[in-house]
Amino acid sequence: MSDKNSILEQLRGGLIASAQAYPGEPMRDPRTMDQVAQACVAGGAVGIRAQGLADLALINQHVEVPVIGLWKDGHDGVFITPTLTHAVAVAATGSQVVALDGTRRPRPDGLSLAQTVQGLREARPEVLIMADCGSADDARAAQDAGVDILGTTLAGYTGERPKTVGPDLELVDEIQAFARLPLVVEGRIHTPAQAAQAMERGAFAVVVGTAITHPTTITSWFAEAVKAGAPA
Ligand SMILES: CC(=O)N[C@H](C=O)[C@@H](O)[C@H](O)[C@H](O)COP(=O)(O)O
Repeated sequence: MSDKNSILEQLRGGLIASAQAYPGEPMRDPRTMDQVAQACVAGGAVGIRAQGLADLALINQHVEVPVIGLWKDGHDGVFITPTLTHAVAVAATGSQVVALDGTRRPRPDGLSLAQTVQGLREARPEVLIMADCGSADDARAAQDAGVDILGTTLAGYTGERPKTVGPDLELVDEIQAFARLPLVVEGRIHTPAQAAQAMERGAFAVVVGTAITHPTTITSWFAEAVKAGAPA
């Protein structure tokens, strides 16, 4: 089995925990994200998804499971590993999978997704490439562009799909109808039941971020529920 196949086999059928803190947040510290990642592995995560070169360098030293690395630059338009330069830098952190924007939108360096994939293959042939897609058309184009893994990461964030409560399972069905590649279901999986549903719909693996690793959001869910339940 090639190294790439063995990475995929490690991820197959499992939970990937995404450990990310956002700019300005108290947990935005590579050591914190590294500890969170290790805690997730202890709980059964078969892979870690994380962002930023410093976080990735540290996490890659300390976890044995495959790491899906990305570099978020900005927050509008194409911001998940937006250019070939970003992708090569992520690969250099030792991450076995590089996640990049897998939409059909213009990229800041003017390269197409296919050119980005080709450039990354030339620079770093050892990494798997995951396309973060926002629609079935994105997924089809990403598959044609030569990526290794499709993800529903950007469903509900690019204007092509509604922002569903919970994962966009309709999109999962649409992509499964033509996908020849592993489909990772990611985005707004907030409960174990939703994670199981995604697997039942044929997901290769699921990524859960917020509901596992973002205490500010989780706390707000509870705070609102408590407030709603309190007698007037
Ligand atoms: C849209 C976007 O920027 N998604 C990011 C991609 O890496 C992360 O902010 C998400 O936390 C991740 O996709 C996991 O999703 P959720 O946190 O909903 O479980």
